Amino acid sequence: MSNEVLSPAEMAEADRRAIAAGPFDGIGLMRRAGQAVASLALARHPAAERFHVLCGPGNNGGDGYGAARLLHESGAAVSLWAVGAPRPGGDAALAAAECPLTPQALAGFEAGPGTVVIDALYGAGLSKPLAGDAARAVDIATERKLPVIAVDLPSGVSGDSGRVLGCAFQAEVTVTFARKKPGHLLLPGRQLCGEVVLADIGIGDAVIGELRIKTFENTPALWQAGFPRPAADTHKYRRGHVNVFSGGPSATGAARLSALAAARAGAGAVTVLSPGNAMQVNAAHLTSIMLRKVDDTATLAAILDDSRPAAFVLGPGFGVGEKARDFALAVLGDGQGRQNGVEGLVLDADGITSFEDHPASLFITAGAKGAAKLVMTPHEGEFSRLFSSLAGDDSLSKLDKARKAAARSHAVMIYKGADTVIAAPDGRAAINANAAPWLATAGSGDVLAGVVAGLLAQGMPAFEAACAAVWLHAEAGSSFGPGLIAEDLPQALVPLLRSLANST
Ligand SMILES: NC(=O)C1=CN([C@@H]2O[C@H](COP(=O)(O)OP(=O)(O)OC[C@H]3O[C@@H](n4cnc5c(N)ncnc54)[C@H](O)[C@@H]3O)[C@@H](O)[C@H]2O)[C@@H](O)CC1
Ligand SMILES: Nc1ncnc2c1ncn2[C@@H]1O[C@H](COP(=O)(O)OP(=O)(O)O)[C@@H](O)[C@H]1O
Ligand SMILES: [K+]
Repeated sequence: MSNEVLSPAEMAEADRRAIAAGPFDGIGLMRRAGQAVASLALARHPAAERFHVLCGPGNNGGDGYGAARLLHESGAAVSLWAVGAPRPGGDAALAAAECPLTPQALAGFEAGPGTVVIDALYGAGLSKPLAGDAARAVDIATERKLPVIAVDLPSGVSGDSGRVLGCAFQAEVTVTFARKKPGHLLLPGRQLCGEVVLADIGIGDAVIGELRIKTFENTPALWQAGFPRPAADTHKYRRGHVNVFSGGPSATGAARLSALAAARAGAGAVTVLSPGNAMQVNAAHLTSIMLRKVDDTATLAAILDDSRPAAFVLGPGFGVGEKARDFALAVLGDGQGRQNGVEGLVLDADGITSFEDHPASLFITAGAKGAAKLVMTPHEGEFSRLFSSLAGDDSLSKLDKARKAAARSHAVMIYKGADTVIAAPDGRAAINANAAPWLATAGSGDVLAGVVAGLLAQGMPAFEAACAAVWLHAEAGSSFGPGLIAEDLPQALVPLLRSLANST
């Protein structure tokens, strides 16, 4: 699988192992990195007036010296600008020695129109905010709107978190090596990278495999093999039953959106569980989706006793309070590890907020032996209600926060946003990168919750179901594009589901 995402520390370890395993030594890998950058620069900008190659003191600079040499040998006009000298005897010093161009001090950097910047200042080793000559170079490239090709990462972008330290280049394309890093996928890093091109520099899949990476880009390769397909002799209840709790008479639409999405995602039967006083309004708007009155935990207990596979959605439009807590804890098994057909609970929106002052009861119940699987779908505001200490910790990336929250709560976390992160209590995590801002529309989250439940009810494991739902939801939003409202999303899933079904 090439969708593993490596932290800069894991990448450095892969680098060490690749050098030990051969066939390339450190300078060999670096030469190949320089070659990948130079070929891409020539292919993208064959008519460039000049390439300005900016080299830092570390191995990122080493890649730059290699690229500058090859561009020069190809006949292109190249200016080399350096800050700090490479460590004597290191690979970058070797690469600098192989480069016939004399570097000028970055302090004097100037670049005219028609020229292209190759940013090899800092990559995985960025350790402090960009300042001084490097920051000035960023300003020049930005003001003159020069195309920037970033080596490994745009200087200033943290490979771990995607955050900007000081300031950063806006690249048109970033050439990175072996595998992506979190900073290529998390915002704002993803945007500053421009297009990300992965270059194979000779670090083999076997080396990556040894590292037992637990972070992935969320692509179908991660979950497609387990995507539910109905058996020829199935029937509707074997395909899974989704129950969506509805709010009161003036807040029922969100539950119906979730219900419709669950049905589109393949659940064989979907029921809206409605308070008595909202039965009429729900009944007036439902056709294939069933309706059942649930006002208290006693009635809910009868539904939970059903041994057929089922998943629940609690939160959209539900209202905040004790009833939400009681229902959620009952679905999870009230700490008793009930052996029934409940596959899982998707806790969204008001369902999450209801536990703001009672997080321990939720986390303990979700962690009890045999409890139904819990998937939570907080956006940033909801996340900070349940995990305020994690939310406020600036030393943590969004990936770290989601992972720690999953471990603490025994839940699969879908930490939403333009760079949604999905994390499992066992440490696996995926970063989603196919969303588009059209998804920022009321009710879009309700649809996502329904898709997760639809997949859970069909027996898909919780982490895979969450990843698949996030990807499908994002792809539906991106493919629909302008004009999208939440009601469009369930229908927009259909062509995606068809192509998934056809691709295996
Ligand atoms: N790990 C790998 O697999 C490979 C890595 N390569 C390159 O090596 C890079 C990593 O090299 P390094 O670990 O040497 O790290 P970098 O070259 O990214 O940066 C490290 C150097 O820059 C200094 N520095 C960092 N941030 C600074 C700032 N804001 N202001 C001033 N100085 C700063 C550090 O003190 C250190 O001297 C990768 O990004 C990649 O480009 C390639 O050569 C190919 C193989
Ligand atoms: N700028 C954006 N780009 C991509 N996806 C986004 C963006 N903003 C929001 N989303 C996605 O849209 C959905 C919104 O969910 P949510 O905030 O719960 O809205 P609602 O409660 O109105 O349904 C989430 O899946 C989120 O990841
Ligand atoms: K760089």
